[in-house]
Amino acid sequence: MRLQHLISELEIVNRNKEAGNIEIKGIADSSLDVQDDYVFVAIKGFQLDGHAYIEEAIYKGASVIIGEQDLSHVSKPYIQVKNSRKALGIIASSFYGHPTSQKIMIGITGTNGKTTTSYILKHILESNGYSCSLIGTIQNVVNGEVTPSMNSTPSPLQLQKLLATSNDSVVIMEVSSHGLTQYRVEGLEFDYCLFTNLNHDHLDYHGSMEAYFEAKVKLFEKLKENGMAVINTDDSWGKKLLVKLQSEGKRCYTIGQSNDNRLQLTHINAGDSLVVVKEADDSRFIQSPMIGIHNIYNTVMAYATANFFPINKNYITESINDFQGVNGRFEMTKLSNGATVVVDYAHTPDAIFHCLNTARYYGAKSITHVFGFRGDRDSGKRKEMLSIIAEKSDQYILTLDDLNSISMNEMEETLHYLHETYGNEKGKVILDRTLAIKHAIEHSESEQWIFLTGKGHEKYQQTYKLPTQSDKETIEYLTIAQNLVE
Ligand SMILES: CC(=O)N[C@H]1[C@@H](OP(=O)(O)OP(=O)(O)OC[C@H]2O[C@@H](n3ccc(=O)[nH]c3=O)[C@H](O)[C@@H]2O)O[C@H](CO)[C@@H](O)[C@@H]1O[C@H](C)C(=O)N[C@@H](C)C(=O)N[C@H](CCC(=O)O)C(=O)O
Ligand SMILES: Nc1ncnc2c1ncn2[C@@H]1O[C@H](COP(=O)(O)OP(=O)(O)OP(=O)(O)O)[C@@H](O)[C@H]1O
Repeated sequence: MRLQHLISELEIVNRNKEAGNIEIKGIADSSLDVQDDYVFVAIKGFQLDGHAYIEEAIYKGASVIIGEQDLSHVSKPYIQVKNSRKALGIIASSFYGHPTSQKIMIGITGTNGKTTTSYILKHILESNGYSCSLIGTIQNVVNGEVTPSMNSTPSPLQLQKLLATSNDSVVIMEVSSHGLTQYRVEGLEFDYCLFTNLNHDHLDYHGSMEAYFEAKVKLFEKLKENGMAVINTDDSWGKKLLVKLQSEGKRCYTIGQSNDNRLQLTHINAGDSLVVVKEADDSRFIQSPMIGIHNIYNTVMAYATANFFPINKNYITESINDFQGVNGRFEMTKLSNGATVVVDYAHTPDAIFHCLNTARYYGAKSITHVFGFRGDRDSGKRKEMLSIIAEKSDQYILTLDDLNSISMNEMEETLHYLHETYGNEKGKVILDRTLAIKHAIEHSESEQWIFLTGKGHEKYQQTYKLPTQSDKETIEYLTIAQNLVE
C-alpha cells in the first residue's frame, strides 16, 4: 500500500521530512517484527517505550516511523501524531482494507459474561447457518481455525489481520476495557454492541468505577449508523448506559426484569435454569444450557442478539438446548462419593457471589471453596471476595493463583494476612494449588460442592507438587488415582 493512502486518515502534528509516496509492505509496533519497507509505530507502553527502539527499527528496514514524541534526529521520515496507539489502529484498519465494513460485527463488553455470551451466540448462529469468527479470552477462531489468544481483545495489528483473514459472515468479539482505552478497536465499526454488567474489577488500572464505566462506553461510540446497543438494564450501570445512549439518539434494545424492557424476563427459576422471556405478545421458555442466574442472563443476551437475525425464534431456543458449555466456566464433575467439583473462572466478587448462590439453589449441603488472588491485579477486590466466600461457603482454602511479578513469599504473606483479617476460622491456607485441591477432594462427601475458581480454562503459571497443568487436569489426576470418578 502507498504511504499517502495509509496515513490519509491520521491527524499529523508534525513531520521531519517528506517521505514521498513510497510503497509500504507492512506495519510493526515492535522493533522485533520490523522488516524492509515497514512503518514502525513507536508506542509508549506500560513497561517500555517504543520510541527507544526507533534506531533498531530503522536498522531492521523501517522506512517510516510514527511516534508521539517531538523528535528531530530521526534519520528516516518521522511522522509525529498525538496518540501512537490510536494512529496504529487507524493505519492497521486502512492497511487491511477496513475489513469490518464487510461483516456483521458484534462486540461484547462488561465485567463478566463476555466469553460465555459470545460462545452461546456463536453456537446459535452457527446452528442456523451463519459462519462466525470468535475473538476472545480463551482463543480466537477464524474460518474454523483456532489460534491462541494473548489478550481478550488483541492488539490492532493482530485484530485487523484476523478480521482481514476471516471469510466468516459474522464476527463476535469480546471488547475489554483495556482494549477500549488502548485503542485496540480503533477503526472498527459494530452492528451490535452488548453490555452485560459492570462490577468491581480492574480498578488498579481504571482508578474508579466511573472511569471503568467510561472505558466501556467507548465501545458504543463505535456503533454503525444503524447499529444496535443490547443492554442488560438489571445492572445499574446498564441503566446508566441506556440513559446516555438514548440521549444521544442511539438505537437501544434492553433486557431486564421490569416491564419497560424490550425483552422482559418475566419469570426466573434458578433451580431449573429456566427463564420466561416476553417481547410484545410473544412469551416463551428458554432453558439455559449452563446453570446459575448469571448464565441465564448470558443466555438471554445471546438470544436477544440472535433475534436480530432472520432466524425463527423456535430455532433459536432449540439450538440453545444443545449448547455444550464453555471451557472452564461452571464445569462440573460428579465424584463417585456424591460430591460435585466445579471449575470456574470467577475472579470478581460478583462472579463468586453467583457461583456460591448457584450451588445453594442446586441443593449443596456444604461448600468448600479453593481459590487465590492474582499477583499485580486489582488488590482492592480481594477483601470483598474473601468476605463473600467466608460468609457463603462452609470452608475455604486460600491457595496460589498466577503470581505474575509477585514473589511466592509476598503472596504467602498476603494470603495469611487476608485470611486472618477478613476470613473465618473455617478457612485455611494451603499454598500449593494442587495440594489444596487434593485436600478438598480427599475430605469431600456426598452432596458437598467444591469450587475451584480463578483459573478456569487457563494453564498454571507455577509448577506445583502434582504433575498437572490446570485445575481440570488436577481433578482428573486425583479422581482417577482415588477411583472417585462417577
Ligand atoms: C498493561 C497492558 O495492558 N499492556 C498491553 C500493552 O502493552 P504495552 O504497549 O504497554 O507494552 P510494553 O511492553 O510496555 O512495550 C511498549 C512498546 O515497546 C515495543 N517494543 C518493546 C520491546 C522491543 O524490543 N521493541 C519494541 O518495539 C512494544 O512492542 C510496545 O509497542 O499493549 C499490548 C498490545 O496491545 C498488550 O498485549 C499488553 O497487554 C498485556 C500483555 C496484558 O496483560 N494486558 C491485560 C491487562 C489486558 O489487556 N487484559 C484485557 C482483559 C481484561 C479482562 O477483562 O479480564 C485484555 O483485553 O486482554
Ligand atoms: N452474567 C454474569 N454475571 C455475573 N457473573 C458472571 C456472568 N457470566 C459469567 N460470570 C462469572 O464470571 C466468570 C467469567 O465469565 P466469562 O468468561 O463469561 O466472563 P468474561 O467477561 O469473559 O470474563 P473475563 O473478562 O475475565 O475474561 C464465570 O466463570 C462466572 O463465574
